[in-house]
Amino acid sequence: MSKFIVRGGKRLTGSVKVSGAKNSVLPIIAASLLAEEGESVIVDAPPLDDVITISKVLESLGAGVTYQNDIIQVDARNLSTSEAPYEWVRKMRASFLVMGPLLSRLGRARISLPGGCAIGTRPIDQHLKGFEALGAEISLGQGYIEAKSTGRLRGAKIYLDVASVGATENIMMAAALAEGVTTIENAAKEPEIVDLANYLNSMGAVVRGAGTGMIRIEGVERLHGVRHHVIPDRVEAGTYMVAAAITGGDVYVEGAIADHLGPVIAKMEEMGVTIIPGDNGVRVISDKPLKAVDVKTLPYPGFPTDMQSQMMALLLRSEGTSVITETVFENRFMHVDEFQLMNAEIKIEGRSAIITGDARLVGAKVCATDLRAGAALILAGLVAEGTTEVSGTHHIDRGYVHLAEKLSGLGADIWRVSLEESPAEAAAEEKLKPETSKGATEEAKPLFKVQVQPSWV
Ligand SMILES: CC(=O)N[C@H]1[C@@H](OP(=O)(O)OP(=O)(O)OC[C@H]2O[C@@H](n3ccc(=O)[nH]c3=O)[C@H](O)[C@@H]2O)O[C@H](CO)[C@@H](O)[C@@H]1O
Ligand SMILES: C=C(OP(=O)(O)O)C(=O)O
Repeated sequence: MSKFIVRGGKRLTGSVKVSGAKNSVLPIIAASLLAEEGESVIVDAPPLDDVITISKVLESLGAGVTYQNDIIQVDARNLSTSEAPYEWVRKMRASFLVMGPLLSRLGRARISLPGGCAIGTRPIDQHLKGFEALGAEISLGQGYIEAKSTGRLRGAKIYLDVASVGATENIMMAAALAEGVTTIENAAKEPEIVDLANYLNSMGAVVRGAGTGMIRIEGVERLHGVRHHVIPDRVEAGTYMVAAAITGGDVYVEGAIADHLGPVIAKMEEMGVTIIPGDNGVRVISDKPLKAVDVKTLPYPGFPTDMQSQMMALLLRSEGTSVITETVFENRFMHVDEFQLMNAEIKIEGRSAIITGDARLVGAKVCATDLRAGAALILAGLVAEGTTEVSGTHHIDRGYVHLAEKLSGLGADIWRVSLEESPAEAAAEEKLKPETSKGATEEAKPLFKVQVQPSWV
């Protein structure tokens, strides 16, 4: 069990480097299953627990996976099974992204129902609707979803009822080896979709229109391994931008792509923060009192739900009352209770949170209820009086590389502690943790060839 300890009151300055995008690297690793020839080399793969989890899913399917120095190599030439086990898939929703590639390549897939952060019900009906349209037969039972096709999948016209990121990605991957043309209407437009399309295209696929609401995929017969650089993580970048703004700091967020952060930049500018996009990053200067603003989360290019809780931390320090409306996930305000432990005044009305600004935040013992909630509590801790202890670090490890080190590099007073714990505490924590961050004995099993960096475990 570990905790982040933050002592508030430090102004952040300097430069911080953004890692590769979690939400790009996960579908890209899954797409590597489509390569029947050659090896896939994925560069700037961030050393995150989620990356380990999806890599283990691939290993369980018979692919060879190695990880070293932010480079993942996948050899998927010989797959041994089309069944992805509960053991790994339950830990992370994105594991379900192996279904499209497996179905397309092997004509069948059996995947455990996915887990993930408890931010909403997160159905997968749109993924399944897409696979069915491509000719797959879907059945459900004993916690597994099975998809089968007789012969190759066949291209189809698919309209998504919601512009789901995961469904768009899964269908794109399934359609890459289908016979004929597939169109996805009301497709998600996130930069990570474009990154996946670029990856598929360099593997030999023909995907057009990614980044727009209409994606066209012309199926090909075979795909091959390639070398690909993952795009920088816009949510990690946005988190450091908020860290700069909340502490009245001056920080260069190296690698941040301003174009991917449009709504975050617009809202921060409205609040009075100066943002200067540079050649390879974004400078954030916060030297004025912050103004209250209203924020509504939406699919890209709207304000990202993955930045909602971090934005709430910032709005707690603004002058006036702000309203955040969460439209993407129905249960993504769990951080509110934790902020309240830090003396925040926030009221929930339906899908909106009403935030009273100018909060005198005080350090407290709080718990990360999901990945971004954890980041937001650390941000609040940066400006709280006294010491904040953030537990639930396994959530944070899913999406942030060396968070304490990066923030302390900017001057923050933050560190991570491993705690001595009673057997009861250890057992409780063990239940909450994903398998990937459980004890060293598990990691030491020769099940998996991924090299784990010491600071990661
Ligand atoms: C690994 C990854 O990339 N995760 C991101 C991805 O998650 P993920 O791909 O799971 O999110 P989706 O875009 O699919 O979900 C958006 C909304 O659509 C709903 N939905 C989704 C699929 C479906 O079949 N039916 C359905 O109703 C969901 O419940 C949710 O309300 O996009 C989310 C929305 O930007 C982000 O918060 C996650 O960080
Ligand atoms: C919700 C998130 O991720 P996932 O879809 O992997 O749970 C996130 O990155 O904030």
